[in-house]
Amino acid sequence: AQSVWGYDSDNGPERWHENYPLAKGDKQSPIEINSKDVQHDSSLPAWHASYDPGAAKTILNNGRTCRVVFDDTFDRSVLRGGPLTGAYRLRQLHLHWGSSDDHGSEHVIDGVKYAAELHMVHWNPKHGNFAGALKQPDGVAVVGIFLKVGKTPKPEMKRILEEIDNIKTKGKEAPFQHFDPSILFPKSRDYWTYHGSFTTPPCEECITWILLREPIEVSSDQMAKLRSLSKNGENEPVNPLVDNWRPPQPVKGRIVRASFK
Ligand SMILES: COc1ccc([C@H]2OC(=S)NC2=O)c(OC)c1
Ligand SMILES: [Zn+2]
Repeated sequence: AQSVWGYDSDNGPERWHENYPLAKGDKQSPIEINSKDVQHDSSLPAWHASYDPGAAKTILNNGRTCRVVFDDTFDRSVLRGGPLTGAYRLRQLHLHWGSSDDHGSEHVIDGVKYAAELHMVHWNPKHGNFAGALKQPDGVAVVGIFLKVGKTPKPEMKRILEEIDNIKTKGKEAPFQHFDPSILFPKSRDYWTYHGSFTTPPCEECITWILLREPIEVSSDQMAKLRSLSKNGENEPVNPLVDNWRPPQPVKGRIVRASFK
């Protein structure tokens, strides 16, 4: 059977296009952001998240990341403003991380790779459902938050990391309720925005990215906790879940705007 896509040499980002042709598109993510090429847009409004903690449902290890899913059956937890028109519903959040603290993020900022990158995935209900939104250029909005290893770790990450022990292997799921993901936001609302894609197959180019400039801090122990997740299922040989990041893709002339100078 064809090997399912992943992040290893035989099924990794360089080969995704063999089964997922969109992976070679002109609006792929992530990208490297060079401040010198960014256009400051003073007309860019602030973005606003209004999340209902009661919408959080479960946390899951799907063998590729650890993700928290939310009830998105109505406008319960929404993202508005910034480059967006209308309210986008929060569907899930997940992370990408490295095998060591010096890399792991998908977007790279002026050559800097962060230890991890957290994605909050929202979709535009004007397209009926998530599957319909994937086919539209304004279908999905992802808030990206960089995680940096530092001395004053953000206590709000603890809640997610405390659950790791219950979802060590692929397919493990645990209840994850009464959680407002906006506690993960850094102080500053400064952001870059550009049009791109999902960073995993099928790599649909339906995403308006809102990348926060200010990273949140985590401890090296917290990163080690994330790296203790396994790709394998229970009773299978241990295969650490690390380096689940796609490298930067060609910018192809796209404009990256900044909400800040
Ligand atoms: C809710 O559905 C999703 C969520 C995330 C992705 C990937 O794209 C980005 S961004 N991060 C990823 O891991 C996705 O890809 C098809 C589908
Ligand atoms: Zn992601």
